[in-house]
Amino acid sequence: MSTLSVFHESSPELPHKVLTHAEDISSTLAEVGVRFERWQASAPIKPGASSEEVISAYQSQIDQLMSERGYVTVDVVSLSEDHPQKAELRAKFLDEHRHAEDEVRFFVAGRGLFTLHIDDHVYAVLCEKNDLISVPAGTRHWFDMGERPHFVAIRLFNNPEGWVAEFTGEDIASRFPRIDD
Ligand SMILES: CSCCC(=O)/C(O)=C/O
Ligand SMILES: [Fe+2]
Ligand code: NI
Repeated sequence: MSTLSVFHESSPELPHKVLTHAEDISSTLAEVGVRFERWQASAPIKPGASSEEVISAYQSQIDQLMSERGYVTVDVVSLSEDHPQKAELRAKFLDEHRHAEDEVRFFVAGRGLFTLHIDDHVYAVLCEKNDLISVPAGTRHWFDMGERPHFVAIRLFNNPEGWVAEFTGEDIASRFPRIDD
């Protein structure tokens, strides 16, 4: 179940709001400029599927997003728990960072935990299959796929180079809950 937990940045042990209805998650995140929508990920894709397979199965949704917002690059992160580099891949996203462009992710299988640091609040968004999230450029955030990753996310970029991150050097991510696996 997709879940949003909202914390004060100084209270990682206790969220002051926990939401599980998609409409509530969307409206709460919209207040801070984050887009969260339920789309239909109806093609049967399994974590570990190739990028080509995923892109071809979801070409119409990708085209829609690209034409709507002018994204120029698409790629796929598709990981299952038997991936030999799962620990390194998990570590890559675990520290607080930001991007110079929106972070647009469409989950077509499995789940992952995005945590957003906006002003003095922290928004932990457990994204699942069917969820589309777009985090505005410049937002501090991190992502946890867990010790046993199991997800497929389509990523869209304005930047022809694809994924580029600037790490903040802060250790806030280590104080907040990771994905429960
Ligand atoms: C869910 S896709 C992999 C994570 C990612 O691209 C990112 O930027 C996390 O912050
Ligand atoms: Fe990111
Ligand atoms: Ni608050």
